[in-house]
Amino acid sequence: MQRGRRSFEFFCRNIPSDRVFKISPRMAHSERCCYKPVLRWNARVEEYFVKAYGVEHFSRISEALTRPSTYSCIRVNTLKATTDTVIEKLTSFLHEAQPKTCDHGVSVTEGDSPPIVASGEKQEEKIEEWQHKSLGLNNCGPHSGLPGHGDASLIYKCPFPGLDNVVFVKGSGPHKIEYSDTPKQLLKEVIVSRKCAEAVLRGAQIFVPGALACSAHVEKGDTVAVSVAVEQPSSEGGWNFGFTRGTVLQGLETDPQYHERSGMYIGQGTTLMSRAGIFRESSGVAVEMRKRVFELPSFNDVLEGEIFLQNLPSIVAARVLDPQRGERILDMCAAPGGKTTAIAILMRDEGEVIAADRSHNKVLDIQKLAKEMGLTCIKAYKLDALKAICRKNDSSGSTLSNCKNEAQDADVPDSVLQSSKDTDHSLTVDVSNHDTQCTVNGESSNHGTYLSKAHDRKNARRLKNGPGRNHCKGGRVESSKGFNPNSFDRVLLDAPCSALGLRPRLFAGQETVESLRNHAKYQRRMFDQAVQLVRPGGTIVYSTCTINPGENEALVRYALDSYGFLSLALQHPRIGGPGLVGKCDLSDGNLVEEWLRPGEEELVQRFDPSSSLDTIGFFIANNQMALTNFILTVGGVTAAILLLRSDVKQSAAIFRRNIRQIRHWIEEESVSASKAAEKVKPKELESQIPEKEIQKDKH
Ligand SMILES: C[S@@+](CC[C@H](N)C(=O)[O-])C[C@H]1O[C@@H](n2cnc3c(N)ncnc32)[C@H](O)[C@@H]1O
Repeated sequence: MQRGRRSFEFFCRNIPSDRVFKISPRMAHSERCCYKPVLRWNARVEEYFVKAYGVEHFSRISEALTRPSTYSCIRVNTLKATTDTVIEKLTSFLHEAQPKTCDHGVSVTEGDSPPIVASGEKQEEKIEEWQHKSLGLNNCGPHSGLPGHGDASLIYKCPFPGLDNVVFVKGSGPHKIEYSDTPKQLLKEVIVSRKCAEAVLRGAQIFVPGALACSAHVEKGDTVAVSVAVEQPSSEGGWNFGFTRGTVLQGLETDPQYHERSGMYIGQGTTLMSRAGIFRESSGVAVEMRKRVFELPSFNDVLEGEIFLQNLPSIVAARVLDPQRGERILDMCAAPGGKTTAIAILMRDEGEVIAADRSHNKVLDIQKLAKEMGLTCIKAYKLDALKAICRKNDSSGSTLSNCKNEAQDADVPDSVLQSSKDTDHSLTVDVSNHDTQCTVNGESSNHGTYLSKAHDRKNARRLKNGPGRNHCKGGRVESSKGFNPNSFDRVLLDAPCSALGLRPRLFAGQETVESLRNHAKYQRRMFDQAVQLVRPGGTIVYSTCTINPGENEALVRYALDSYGFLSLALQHPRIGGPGLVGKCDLSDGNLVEEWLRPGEEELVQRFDPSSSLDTIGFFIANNQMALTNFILTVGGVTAAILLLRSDVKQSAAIFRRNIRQIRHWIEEESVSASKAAEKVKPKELESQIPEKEIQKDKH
């Protein structure tokens, strides 16, 4: 009792007084409503975000993150279907499949058109006004009655210009869920883990490993109230659930977890196993959900190949890349292939989309999705994006033909120098053949790469021991040893990130200031590779699904400051908000970070989960580099896009000068590759480049 009470007080501490859930005896057992989880953050991360967004705004973001979007976004494969036919088919599917259990009362409408906003007008305000009027987004206050009763799920053609292949399916919630008049001592309950609950809120069922605690005497077929256990601060300073798996819930105020469950109910379900089964079995569905606090129609296995469920900002990011038929595009971190397939469809399946991911099984997922969607222009490879540029190992002696040794002045980025040290590779790259790429165990293995000794040893091990655990999914995946610099028309870097924009999220305490900084470092190294891979005049889009400015605006700052030939440019479509201007330093002085400068904020788009667009957090930036358009997309549901422009000739000169200088330090002064890379300051070098070198370049 004592413990439970303390936890409840802790839980209430951060809730505004008007939102504190007062437990009345009736409410406590017959109505599990008021879904009001409070997102917990690491204290320093919270301080950092409060500095970035302000207290009020961050609190709104934090709250929005705990809820799923109130609508689903479906991208139509326009090579197989039209948006109108998909709307028709989905509508009849919903009518046929869910008339009684869910009673979504689907109606089909194209909705009012969104405001066409002339440049200079207050786009955000107009769109917001329209959304409230037309889509009803964010009008998700508590509804009375059971979910699905009287609520209309509307299917809309997305009305934003440039997104006519997108369909919105509106859901509803949070709903109040009633539990009849079951006396509280008879009410049966299941508590699930936080991760399981996040999946349930997105439409999943409860699988055995997700169930943590359960009332006594639960039998198969029982109706149970489902709540979620979220990590709590532990006395040792970490986080834990505060109880062990298999705990018996008593459903009474004397139950230690009883008060913590208020505001944490996510729905009601039917058990498919007894209590004993739930904690004995290792797999299977433990509880089938019947009612959820948020209802979104599920389209699992519906119109396979014709539609793809995707976040709106992700769809926007692929559009901003603006891929054209016949082009050669690289998607550097591609799995599961959502943006890859969007790109291929925009190209009408004409050209080449190289989809790379470092995970073997995820590459299989990309292949599967491409096949399902009938896309033949996608080639998927296993590749570490940090080593995406084809290099040559002088020492191995097993060099393949196409990676020539002649590119003395090639545009090798610092990160390649860094990784060349790590992998003991030389700096030589091939800039001569844009069509080649270097693969290892696939059919292109004779296409110009070198094989290191480490690789030889790995292959020998494979021959002896078989494919290893990475191949557990079966299927064949080609590994790539990287691509030649300047060999892509456009590059998408949808970088791995802290994912702090993804919704619903019920806990964020695992991210520390240090872990956020590490994500940013990782992304910068990938970005360095992307800059090298895109051809002069090409385009790069960088994107993440996080609200962390360190992975968004600070990366843009890094890009602009490190590569003087990059500049920001406008994005189409642009439905997100502006980026963050300014800088941040934490109270202990350990984190000093610069974001955008005035004038740059409107050239990125940031999707804010608390805005009326009701998306995940996402950020997109669109950059152009000396003859290269570089589009940077950051943030899952908050998106920002950068477009950087620069003088091509000058950038080439800067690169050459950098490389010569680095070579000199390494070869003549025996400075390590990483130290040499650190010494390079592109901006300084830029001002030192004699005009005659720039002129020379022009010829
Ligand atoms: C944000 S997800 C990409 C989502 C994808 N673009 C889409 O729209 O479906 C990031 C991906 O990066 C991959 N990844 C992480 N580190 C990587 C690396 N060093 N090289 C290549 N891929 C990496 C992960 O496996 C993950 O699939």
